[in-house]
Amino acid sequence: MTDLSIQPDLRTPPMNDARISLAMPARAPAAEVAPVKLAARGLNFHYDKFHALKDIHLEIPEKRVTALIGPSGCGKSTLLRIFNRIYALYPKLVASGQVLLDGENILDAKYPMNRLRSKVGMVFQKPVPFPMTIFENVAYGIRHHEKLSKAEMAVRVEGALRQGALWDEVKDKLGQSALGLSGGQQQRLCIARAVALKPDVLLLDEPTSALDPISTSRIEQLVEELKKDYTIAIVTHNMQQAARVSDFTAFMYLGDLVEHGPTETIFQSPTRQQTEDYITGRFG
Ligand SMILES: Nc1ncnc2c1ncn2[C@@H]1O[C@H](COP(=O)(O)OP(=O)(O)OP(=O)(O)O)[C@@H](O)[C@H]1O
Repeated sequence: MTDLSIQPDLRTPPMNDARISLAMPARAPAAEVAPVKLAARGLNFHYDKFHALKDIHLEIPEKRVTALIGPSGCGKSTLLRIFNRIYALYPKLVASGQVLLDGENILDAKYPMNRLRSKVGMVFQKPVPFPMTIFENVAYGIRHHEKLSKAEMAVRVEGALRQGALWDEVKDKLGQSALGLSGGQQQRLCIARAVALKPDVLLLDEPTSALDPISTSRIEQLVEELKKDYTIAIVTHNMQQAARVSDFTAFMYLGDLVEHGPTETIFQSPTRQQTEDYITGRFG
């Protein structure tokens, strides 16, 4: 049986003890596993000559949260970025194998980038609001994909800000610059901006690593809410966060996907020694 107390994440200072016990929320039984939304099959990725992802097979279930964990440099962000083909902007970066979204291979050059952008939204580690009003931050992306009347746009922006758990804080200052919001509010704005396009999949790359504990907790609650509507993959260095927010966890090491399964299993009875060593803080 794995020791459930783990080393705290170094970026989240412990409040009083050097070891923090890992509270596992109740989970749906594994039998209730949802259909696969996104799947990597035999995925390899090279940064020029560097082999960053090695024969990855991973299934991401629909309307569940999958956490990608592993030590720095193991390929978590690379994998996330392949899920929306950001790498395609750089000529020397090559992906092979398949990434199936609803059964279609998004790595296929024929898969339309516009469709991918509207189906897969991404939120980065550092909130990056556009230097424009709060309203325009959300409306901007929608205009690229749809023609809405002024009234329809107002409804859509409000809906997205509500989903981002930000509406109540900004409804009276929609015309003000987004740059005046706090870091936590900016990150929720970025989430609202992503959900405004009504994607199927949300990719969150360490969305709370730049935030204080209260903002972090709000984003975690938000993730719990959002999974009713979206399939979510989240990269995190924070083991407690992975345990709190995810239904499934994938542990990566040096470009390999070492182990993947229900979060409870990965944290309580991992099958691989490397996984156990990582989640108990013995390395990483
Ligand atoms: N643009 C790039 N060019 C060359 N190598 C890169 C590039 N981006 C990442 N790498 C390398 O690919 C490997 C995986 O990087 P990646 O950022 O995916 O890891 P990570 O697990 O997300 O790390 P971290 O937790 O530190 O963010 C690392 O060895 C990294 O140095």
